[in-house]
Amino acid sequence: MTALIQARGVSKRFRQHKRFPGFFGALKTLVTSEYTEVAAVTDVSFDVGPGEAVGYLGPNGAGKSTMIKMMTGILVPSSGTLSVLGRTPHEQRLANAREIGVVFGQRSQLWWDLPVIDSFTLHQRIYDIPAARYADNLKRFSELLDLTPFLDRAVRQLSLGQRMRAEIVMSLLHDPKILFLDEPTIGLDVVAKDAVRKFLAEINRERGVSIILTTHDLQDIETICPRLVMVDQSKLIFDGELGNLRAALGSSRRLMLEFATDPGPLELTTAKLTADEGLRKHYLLDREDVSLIHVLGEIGGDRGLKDIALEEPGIEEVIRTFYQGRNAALAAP
Ligand SMILES: Nc1ncnc2c1ncn2[C@@H]1O[C@H](COP(=O)(O)OP(=O)(O)OP(=O)(O)O)[C@@H](O)[C@H]1O
Repeated sequence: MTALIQARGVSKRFRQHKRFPGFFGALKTLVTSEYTEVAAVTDVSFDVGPGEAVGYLGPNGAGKSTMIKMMTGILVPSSGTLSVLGRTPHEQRLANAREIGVVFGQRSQLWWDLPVIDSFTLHQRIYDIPAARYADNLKRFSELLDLTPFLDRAVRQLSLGQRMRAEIVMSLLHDPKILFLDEPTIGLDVVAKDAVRKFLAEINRERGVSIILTTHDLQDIETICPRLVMVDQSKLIFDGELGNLRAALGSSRRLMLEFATDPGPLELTTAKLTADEGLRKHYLLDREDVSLIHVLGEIGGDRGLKDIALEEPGIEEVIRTFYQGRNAALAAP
C-alpha cells in the first residue's frame, strides 16, 4: 500500500518573543531580543494510506492543529520530512490544495456576505471542477447533508450547524483524495453532530476519501475513525486501532446480573463484585482469560438468574485510562 501521507521525524518549534511581567517588564520586552521556544510537534512519524480514516487525538496544546497545518502546507516543519500525495506540502501548496480538502471548525472558508451557493460556484471556478462533476457532487452532498433549504442564504445568516455542513460540502466538491478536519463538530448540537459524522463515514466508505480528523469529541472517532494517532506534549504516544488500545490496557468489561430473588452478596472468583443493588449485581471482568461462560458456570443454574448485560468500556473510558496511566508513569519518581 502506497502511503498518501508520510511523516518522518517531523518537528515544529515556534519562536516567541520573551515577555517580562509588569510595567518595567513591558519596557524590557520592547528593548530586548530574547526568545523562548515552544515545541509544538516533536519527532512525529506515521503513514496514512488510501481510504484510511485516522483520528488525531490529544489534550489541549498537544500539537494537533500544528500537525494539520503542516500537512496542508500552511506551516513549514522545523525539521523532519513530510510528504502528502508525493509532494512537500508547503513547497507545492497550490498543487497540494487541488487534491486535498480542509475544514477548520473554528474558521470559515465560505464567503461571509455571499449566499452559500455563490461560494460553491467560486470554488468550482478556482478548482476548475468540470461542470457535470460539480453538479453531481453538489446534488449528492446537498441531499446527504440537507443543504438545499439554505443554499441561497448568506453565510452570515446561517446557524453554526448549517455553516459547518456547508463548509464540509465545499471541501469535497473538487473530489479531494484526503480530507483534513480540525474539530469539525465543535459547538454543534447532537443532531447536527450525528449528521456530520454519518456523512463523513459514508464519504470515507463510498468514495475512499482518506480522512484525518482532530477532535475532542470521542464519539466522532468512534463513528468515523478505526485508527487512532495519539499525541501528548508534542510527541506521538500511540498509533493503532482502538481495539489494540483496549487490549493493551487489559480487559475491563462490566457485567450486570439480574436475579428473580436476591441471592445475597454473591462474591465470585471469576469477576469482581463492584455494586450490589439486591436483585441487580454489578461486576468487573478484568481478566482476559475469563469469559462470560466461566462466570455463569461459577454461578450455577439454580440461582434464578433473569437477565445479563455485558459492556465493553466506552471510548471515553479507554482514552481516559490511557492518558491517566501515562501521566501516572511520568509522575513516578
Ligand atoms: N503561531 C504560534 N506561535 C507560538 N506558539 C504556537 C503557535 N501555534 C501554536 N503554538 C503553541 O504550540 C503548541 C501546540 O499548539 P496546537 O494549536 O497545535 O495544539 P492543539 O493540540 O491543536 O490544541 P487544542 O486541542 O487546544 O486545539 C501550544 O503550546 C501552542 O501554544
